[in-house]
Amino acid sequence: MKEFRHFINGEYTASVNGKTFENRSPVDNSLIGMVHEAGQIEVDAAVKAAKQALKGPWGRMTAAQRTALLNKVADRINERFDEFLHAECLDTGKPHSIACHIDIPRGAANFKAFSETLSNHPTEGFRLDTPDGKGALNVGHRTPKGVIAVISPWNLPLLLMTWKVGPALACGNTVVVKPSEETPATTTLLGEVMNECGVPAGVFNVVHGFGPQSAGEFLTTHPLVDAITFTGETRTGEAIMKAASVGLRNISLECGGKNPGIVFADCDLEKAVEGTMRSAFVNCGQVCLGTERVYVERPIYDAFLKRMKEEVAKLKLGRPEDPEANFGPLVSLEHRDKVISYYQLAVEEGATVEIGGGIPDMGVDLNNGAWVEPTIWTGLKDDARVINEEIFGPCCHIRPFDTEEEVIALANDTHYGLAAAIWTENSAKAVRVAEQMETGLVWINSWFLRDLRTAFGGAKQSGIGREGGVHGLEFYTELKNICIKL
Ligand SMILES: NC(=O)C1=CN([C@@H]2O[C@H](COP(=O)(O)OP(=O)(O)OC[C@H]3O[C@@H](n4cnc5c(N)ncnc54)[C@H](O)[C@@H]3O)[C@@H](O)[C@H]2O)C=CC1
Ligand SMILES: O=C(O)/C=C/C=C(\O)C(=O)O
Repeated sequence: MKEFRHFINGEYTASVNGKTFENRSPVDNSLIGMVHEAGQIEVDAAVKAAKQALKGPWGRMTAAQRTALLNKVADRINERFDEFLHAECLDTGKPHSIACHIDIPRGAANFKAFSETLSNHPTEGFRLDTPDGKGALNVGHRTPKGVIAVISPWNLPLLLMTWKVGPALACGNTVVVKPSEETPATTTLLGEVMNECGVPAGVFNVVHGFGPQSAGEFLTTHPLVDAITFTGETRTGEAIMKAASVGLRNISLECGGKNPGIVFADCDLEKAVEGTMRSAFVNCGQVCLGTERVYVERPIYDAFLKRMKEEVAKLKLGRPEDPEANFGPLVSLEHRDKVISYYQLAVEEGATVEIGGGIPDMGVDLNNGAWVEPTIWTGLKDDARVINEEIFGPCCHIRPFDTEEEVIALANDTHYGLAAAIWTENSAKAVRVAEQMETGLVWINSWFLRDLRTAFGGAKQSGIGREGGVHGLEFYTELKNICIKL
């Protein structure tokens, strides 16, 4: 039986109280292994190890030495690619064909991108005139913030965890990671890589467990944690914000979305269909940037809907290792209950189910897994809950629109503000509409096309702060002004 232990101060450790919980496969509900659940004792040990490591060899390294070490970590993940791939797909059920293009390469790249960007970033400097005529120089000096708590979700486990750990370490911090209880495997495996690469003990720590009254809460309320970075649900973000208010700790929150896709009649129809298919259905719709509301200009509405239905019908559900499969199960039976409750609600709210809408028959071997059908609805009113609440499943609602003003108002009519996708061959219109989106991110004629040097984050209830490229500096470092009187 596989065991997932904490990784504290460079060593794998069990919980003192012996508490464990099950890790089950979403593919068929079989038992993958047992996960140790951290209590206050393990969280305290991990945070103290991280604090101590700031004063050890890690704290004395130059930026160039840290960069070299993090490059080694990236290379080692790539050398152990198949192990990471297998672990990620076992936990999430996602197809190898997707994880080998998105999750694992990005999981490694996150360790390279930031150390390069951050170490090449100039510091600010101002010359001040003084009455004696000699002047003064002001120089911005950045130091690591300290111990960073990383609370990561289950949808892109390695990618989203290293998206935070990469810049945190590049800036010289130490981390304690609490991966999602659903997906402990790749974060645990990363501990081995850290040791193999010679990352000093205590720099990277992992504690397993749940959120409230478990490892998540113990970590975010720990007084020695200097800052908290989180990706997940908006309500959890609020709880973490409350925890961080004690001691005025910094937070970076990347939360939910109810993202619009806007398809103008002058788009390249096939490009728009292909992009919207990916944005609604890749990773079984479990991407915070995913499109759950699609608005299509009336002249092409019927043609677009027809093409989307044809493409959904072609999606191939199957086990992760099936080379033909491009659609896996949801992450857990619990999450499937949530998604299915929205499938039922859509019907109650008056939707026309254009395709899907239920649980597929996957055969005796897989029917215990968390499978759902990819689903398209039409005909819902704009105030329907299905149109306004994040579902985080493989589904979208498609609605026609008539004018640019109308679609901008519809797209912005949400508490969320993470991402939008716009499809049109008229670039002036595309930019005009993009500038009016109340979101942190807009893609024009693309979706999830990522340049890691750019700002990433959400407006409104989709989050607080921006990470990515040099934007991470604001969160992961403390900026001190040094004034030198000449
Ligand atoms: N990337 C995203 O934007 C994600 C959004 N979600 C959304 O959230 C919904 C619920 O999924 P969950 O896994 O329950 O998300 P969640 O937001 O509850 O969990 C994310 C992480 O936060 C931790 N956590 C939960 N409560 C906490 C607390 N009080 N203090 C500290 N840590 C805490 C969890 O253990 C996990 O590691 C999904 O249905 C989906 O709508 C879920 C995962 C990722
Ligand atoms: O590319 C990224 O860094 C992130 C992508 C996806 C999410 O943040 C998410 O689904 O939460």
